[in-house]
Amino acid sequence: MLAGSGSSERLASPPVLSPSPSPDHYARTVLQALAQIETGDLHKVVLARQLHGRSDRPVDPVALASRLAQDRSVLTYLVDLSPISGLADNWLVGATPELLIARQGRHIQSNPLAGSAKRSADPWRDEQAGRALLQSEKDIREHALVVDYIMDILAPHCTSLSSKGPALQSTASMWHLGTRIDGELREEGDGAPSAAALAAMLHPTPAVAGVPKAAAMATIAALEPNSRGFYGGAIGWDDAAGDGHWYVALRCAEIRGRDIILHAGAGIVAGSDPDAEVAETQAKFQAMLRAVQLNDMAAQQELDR
Ligand SMILES: C=C(O[C@@H]1C=C(C(=O)O)C=C[C@H]1O)C(=O)O
Repeated sequence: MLAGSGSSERLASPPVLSPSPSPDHYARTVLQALAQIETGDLHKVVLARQLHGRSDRPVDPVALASRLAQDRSVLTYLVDLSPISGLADNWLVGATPELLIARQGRHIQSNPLAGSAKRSADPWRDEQAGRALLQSEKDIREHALVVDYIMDILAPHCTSLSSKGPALQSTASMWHLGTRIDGELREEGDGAPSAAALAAMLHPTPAVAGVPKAAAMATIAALEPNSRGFYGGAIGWDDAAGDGHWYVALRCAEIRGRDIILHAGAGIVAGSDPDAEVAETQAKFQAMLRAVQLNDMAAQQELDR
């Protein structure tokens, strides 16, 4: 049975939850990125921010993962980071909607997402939000940069490669534009790149970095005040034959005992609006906030800016 709304992960009262950078600071970095995009050196960059929370007792990673896994449209992951960091009670937990690459024999598949809208509990508003996203020129352009990047990298390894999209895809809390990419690898068996090798070729895609990649990475290093840790990385598995599934490590949090760090980012392209990007990151936090039962506090803090 899945964990209910038990109190073991509830944060201390009064809540301690601080955004880093603040929404205002983040909006200013979006403006800086837009200024760089205007020069023509950069077409897209994904800027991320964090929420730092502290509980009055250790956060239970298994209960948190169980709650996240109630959304069947995402892949929930839980990794014990203690052997890597040497810290006790150090976990990565997340629920990603984005397939980076899957390989089964010669067949490969990818499902990039980019372009986002918050879902609504009101069915009419929810449908309107999805429809508006599907028609948004800015989001379609932002999305195409990711698809083109992935197709360009995979094409030399394939005899056939096709894409279908963008179409609406959803999680419990977000709408996204998604494209389904299917291909047949040129080589078979030992000569073919494994799923992990394909993931390494693709990572980081413009869903988490940008275009051109080097300029985007430099902008991220200059404008993001925090290390991303495992956020934006790749998470998955390969079998002995090199078949496997790799996902983009999104919608995640790092637990360090009583402390939890939530991550979310948004793609910035010409035409992006700083306040809308703040709202988008806030919407992307919601699934994790709900799972740690932090949403009301976070919403209040973000609205108080
Ligand atoms: C960067 C994130 O998500 C990625 C960015 C998106 C966007 O900018 O619209 C949409 C889905 C993901 O590819 C995140 O969840 O932190």
